[in-house]
Amino acid sequence: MKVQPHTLGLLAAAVLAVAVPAWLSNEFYLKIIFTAGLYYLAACGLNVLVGWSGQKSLGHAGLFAAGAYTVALLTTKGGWNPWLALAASGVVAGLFGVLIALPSLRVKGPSLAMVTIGFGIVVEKIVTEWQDVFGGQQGIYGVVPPSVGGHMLGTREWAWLVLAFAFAAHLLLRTLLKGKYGRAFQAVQAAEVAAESVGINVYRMKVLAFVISAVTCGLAGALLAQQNQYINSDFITFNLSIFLLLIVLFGGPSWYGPVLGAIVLTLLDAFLARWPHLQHFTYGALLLFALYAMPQGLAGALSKGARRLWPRLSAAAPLPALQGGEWQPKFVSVRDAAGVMLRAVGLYKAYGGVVPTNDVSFEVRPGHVHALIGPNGAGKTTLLNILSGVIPADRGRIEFCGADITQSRASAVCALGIGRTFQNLKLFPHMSVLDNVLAGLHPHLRVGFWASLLGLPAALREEAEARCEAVRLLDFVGLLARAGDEAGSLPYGLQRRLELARALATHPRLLLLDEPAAGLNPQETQDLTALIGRIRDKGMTVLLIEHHMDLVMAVSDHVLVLDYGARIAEGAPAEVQANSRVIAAYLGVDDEEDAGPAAATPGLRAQPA
Ligand SMILES: Nc1ncnc2c1ncn2[C@@H]1O[C@H](COP(=O)(O)OP(=O)(O)OP(=O)(O)O)[C@@H](O)[C@H]1O
Repeated sequence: MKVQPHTLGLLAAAVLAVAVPAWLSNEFYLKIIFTAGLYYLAACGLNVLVGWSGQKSLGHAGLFAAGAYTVALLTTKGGWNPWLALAASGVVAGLFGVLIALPSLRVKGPSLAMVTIGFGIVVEKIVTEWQDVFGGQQGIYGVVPPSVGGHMLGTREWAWLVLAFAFAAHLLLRTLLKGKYGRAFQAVQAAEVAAESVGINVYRMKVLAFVISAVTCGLAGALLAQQNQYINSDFITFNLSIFLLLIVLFGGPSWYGPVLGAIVLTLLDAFLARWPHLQHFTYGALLLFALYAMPQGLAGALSKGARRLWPRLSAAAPLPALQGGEWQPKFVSVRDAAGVMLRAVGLYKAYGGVVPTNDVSFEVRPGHVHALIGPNGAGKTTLLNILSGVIPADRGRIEFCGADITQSRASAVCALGIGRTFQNLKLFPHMSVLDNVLAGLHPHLRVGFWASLLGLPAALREEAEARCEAVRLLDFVGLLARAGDEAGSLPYGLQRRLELARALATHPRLLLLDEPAAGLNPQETQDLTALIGRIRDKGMTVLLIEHHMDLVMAVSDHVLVLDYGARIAEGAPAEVQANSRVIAAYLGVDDEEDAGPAAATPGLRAQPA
């Protein structure tokens, strides 16, 4: 059996974690190991928030405080068992994580960072000023530390305990992030709209990332309070929030980044303790250096160097064997089956004086390919965005397979069976081609958080099945050979195919394609036309926006024409092509009478530029 480098690294680290504290007798060095372990514990969760889901927080000292004061109050005033109090501190910090996550629904980037600063300051003020409960500057003495069989832990045992927590957190988070949750966090970071459109509930993922970071931070705070048997407001400073963020940014948003960050910065912190006035300057300089010179942090820079030296390290994980024949859509519609798949009634959307969707009604029939055409700015993309839940309509109603989806958010619409692509590509560019397709399968992976965290057999089995399906889908669209490549590194035409594959992975009953041929050369357009034809032949229902009339005429059964947000024609392709209102709209003339024959209309006859 081939042992993975990560497993070897973990074994080596575990041996060192046991042996080094056993060998050391110097209390100061043991304390440094304890502190590095503690900072890693706090930072590994923060890495999920910052490195994986792309959100910044400058208020995690507040969550550290939540854990520390919970354990302090429960053991001193509540008389709780210290182990139970330690567990409770993680839960309480997690609840505070939900609180700090609430603003992420409305704000992101620097604004979110400002809100988290506010949270940190409020917590700092509460524990400083509310003396009756938190003891203010004097703090809380007599915090009860955990003991094993009545034996109080010494400095060496504390180092082991914290390293055990750090190891457990590392293993659990690695297991969690290797599967659907890791992909969902990365997708949220890369493109929120695209993440929603593949069925990922962006807000839920953001809250989860905050909660994970809060739990590890809270546990770190609780362990510190228990080891010191004391906590006061001096521990809970803005500097601590900066320091924790620095560990992640300096170390780098990867598996090993926070490990390196915690070790290097703890050593530096201990070294600079003699010159406290230099500490802030050094951290500021390091942060700037990390952001400018090492965008992927120390771990990123080292791994880049290692990959140059040993190219075999860059080899992608092996793919599962292609099996089970050609990919088939999960939901196929019998052509001309009775009923309507989607019914839009009186849809209306206005942006100030611009009305891109003006009382539009139409139906999509199962098993058919519908094309949505119209001049630039006619409102096609807006209509597609309304149908897919990306933007809400001001008025009107949408029914899909009998359900009212008018007010549904994009992730719910996707889960019900509407998959889509975007006019301006919205891939997850730093994820692999395979992971982009796996992200599309997200709404159909049923295994929950705990099974994924613990790596239970059900989660592993589901992940293996998903990988097999993704491989078949990549083979279907002709991208299997590029499965391990970064999506953003593919040529443009292949990126379009990948986005189509990702949309197919969501198991759509209805596939919405927004200008799939935009930017493609004639050969690529021809290949794409053939691919859409194959998808149609498999019984999939498609609604397609396209300017390339050759493609529209080749694949569609019905054509709906919009102009100035309103429906101006609908029918079979040939009928629409000859419709004088349509010709007039494409020529940009107001009067139908002025319009010439269809043959004179470039947009209707052939591809526009
Ligand atoms: N968020 C918005 N705010 C203001 N105006 C908008 C917004 N989104 C779209 N519009 C306007 O609505 C109109 C229709 O835009 P839309 O992108 O839906 O047209 P389209 O038919 O898809 O155009 P194209 O073929 O060029 O992609 C345009 O005038 C556009 O500027």
